[in-house]
Amino acid sequence: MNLRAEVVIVGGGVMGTSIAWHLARAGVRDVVLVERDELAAGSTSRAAGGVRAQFSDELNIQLGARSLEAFGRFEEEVGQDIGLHRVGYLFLLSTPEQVASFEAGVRLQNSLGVPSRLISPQEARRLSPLIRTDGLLAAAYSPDDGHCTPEAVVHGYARAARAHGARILRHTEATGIELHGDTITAVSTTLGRIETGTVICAAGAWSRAVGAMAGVELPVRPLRRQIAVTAPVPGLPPALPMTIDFTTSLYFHREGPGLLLGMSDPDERPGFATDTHDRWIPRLAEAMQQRAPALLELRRTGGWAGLYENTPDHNALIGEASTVSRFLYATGFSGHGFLQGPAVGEIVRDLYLGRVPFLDISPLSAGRFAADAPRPEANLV
Ligand SMILES: NCCCC(=O)O
Repeated sequence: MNLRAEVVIVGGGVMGTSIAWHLARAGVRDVVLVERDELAAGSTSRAAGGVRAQFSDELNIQLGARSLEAFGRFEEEVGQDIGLHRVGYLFLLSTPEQVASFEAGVRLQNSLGVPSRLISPQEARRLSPLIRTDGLLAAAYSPDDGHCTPEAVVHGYARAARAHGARILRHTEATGIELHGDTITAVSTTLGRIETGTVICAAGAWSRAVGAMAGVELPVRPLRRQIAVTAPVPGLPPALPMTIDFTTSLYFHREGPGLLLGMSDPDERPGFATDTHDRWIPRLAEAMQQRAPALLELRRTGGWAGLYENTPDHNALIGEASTVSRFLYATGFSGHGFLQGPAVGEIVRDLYLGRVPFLDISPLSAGRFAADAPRPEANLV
């Protein structure tokens, strides 16, 4: 099959479908999205679903806040219920350094309109009664944050993008990018060749290989992260915030009548493995014992593993390649991508159309590492 498209988006997760919807809704004709599996089958459906604007970097604060607004009007604008719970995010802080860092973050967030604040350990426990306060110095809380259902966001965007004329090709893998000099001429796929002058890489953990097809270096490394879900927890507050122990990285939020919980595992090594294992359980149990011993009593009923798409500074890569004309990318979100999906779709639409985006995103260009200008983010989970 031979196709023609104005733009080919590679990747059918939150970034790809958000970009497709934003472009198609803006009137871009012949938007084609290729996804080698099912929509959201990569990392998006395995995300914890947290949505927040509590970051240390002002770009991340603004990407998060803009996305929170979009999640808030998603049902009305995109036509899909995404199970949004605006229950807040609570970061539990145990050292003077953490408190100082989050104090600075709260000041910056407040200056950008985010209603976060530092609260006492006692107030934190009133919001999140499963925690213990021993050793806690303070917590950072923003009531506007929360969580929602990642695959609902993807399917909402995809359906709405199709309604605006975008074509979404599932089970279609991009296998090559044809260039004439520095100009893109086509994308080869398992379904055939698609003539196009523009490629947008939204391939998440698999972006390095997609970039390499065009000779563009996208420094993304996959890293497995695991999530567990529990049996129903009697008496769980309906508005339980997403609760994160910043020292251990243990986090949990309501998932129906039970909890969804996760934690980083320092023993994980980069790679594409997404099978689950129990090697993280002793560390998880230790973190629970330290910060929320009630969690130890809960029965785990399931879980899954997904991939973070890590960059050297654990921050996103968003921009247009300097060496290949019309190769755009939105990838490397390092664990905070789902929550930035709406804002990034809007920005990539504007980059594509040559408009000035609502935010100058140039500090997140993939060229920042060669220019020795990394952009580290402190509030990582
Ligand atoms: N990355 C898992 C938790 C979501 C978040 O970063 O807010």
